[in-house]
Amino acid sequence: MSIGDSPALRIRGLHKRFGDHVAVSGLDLDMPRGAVLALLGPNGAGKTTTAEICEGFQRADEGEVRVLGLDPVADAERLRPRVGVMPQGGGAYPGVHADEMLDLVAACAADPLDPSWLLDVLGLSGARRTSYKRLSGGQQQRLSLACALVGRPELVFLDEPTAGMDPQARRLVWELVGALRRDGVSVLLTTHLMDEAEALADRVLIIDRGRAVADGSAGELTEPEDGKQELRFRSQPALNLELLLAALPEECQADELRPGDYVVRGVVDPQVVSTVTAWCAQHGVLAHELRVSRRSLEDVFLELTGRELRQ
Ligand SMILES: Nc1ncnc2c1ncn2[C@@H]1O[C@H](COP(=O)(O)OP(=O)(O)OP(=O)(O)O)[C@@H](O)[C@H]1O
Repeated sequence: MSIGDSPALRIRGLHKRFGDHVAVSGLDLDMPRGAVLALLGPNGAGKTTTAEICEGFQRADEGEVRVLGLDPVADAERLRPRVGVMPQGGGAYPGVHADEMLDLVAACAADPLDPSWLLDVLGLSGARRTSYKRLSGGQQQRLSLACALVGRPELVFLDEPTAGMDPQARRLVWELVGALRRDGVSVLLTTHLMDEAEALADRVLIIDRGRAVADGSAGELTEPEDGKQELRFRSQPALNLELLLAALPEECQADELRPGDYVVRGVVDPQVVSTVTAWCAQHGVLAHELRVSRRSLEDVFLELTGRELRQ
């Protein structure tokens, strides 16, 4: 395979330790050209470490990493003009003005986008003469995204790109990622937002404790197992679910996920729906937002990575 045909990313058996702490443990990852891949995982799962190894900012202890067919450390010079990076939390010299920073990055690219057009697209025209430290958190994020995109990269790393952004800015970033995909740019996105992964990514890789625990499209990952679906509804908190369970087929489960938020899991056929609504009527319970659906990506994520808080 020539370098031109090579995938955006190919990782085999990646290991990375910090002292005694294992951050990445035997990770494999394949990302074709033009794909948007979301890396999901709890805090400390190894997402940023993996991305930084691909970006050439950290060295792997073991394993093979190929970025656009090249080695991110040995071929760093060749990769730099082809790859855009939006790091977690951004970062810049505090006194630099927004336009100076973007101009500086643009000057390093062979065929940059017009920086003032990009500032405009990202809603930063009014802040072009504002120093980095005086930009709001969301504006700093947008400037960081502009810096990642100004060189017309073939592959972009976006580490929690919408963290701390207001809904308008988040929507703008989503639209931009959609535009990148339409232009055939490959995007590796790390995020904690399930709706972001579902909306943007062709593929989702869930990692936990440095290992891949699931890989597929959001649709594949949330596919009901053995025809099992969920019936969800909202009502007053603390319904007596023992009574509801007694009316349902034995293999069904019923849980209160959050106060007043109920789920019945199992083979949810028309009979089960009718039993639940009849039970509600009998007990004077008004069920709101009753719907039969597949598991959400968040459910799959919590099933795979557990519900306990990570240290
Ligand atoms: N430079 C470092 N020195 C020591 N430990 C580190 C370093 N960088 C990361 N780690 C540790 O490696 C593990 C993986 O960190 P990483 O930042 O890759 O996780 P993450 O999945 O990106 O987490 P988050 O969602 O919180 O950003 C964590 O336990 C972290 O504390």
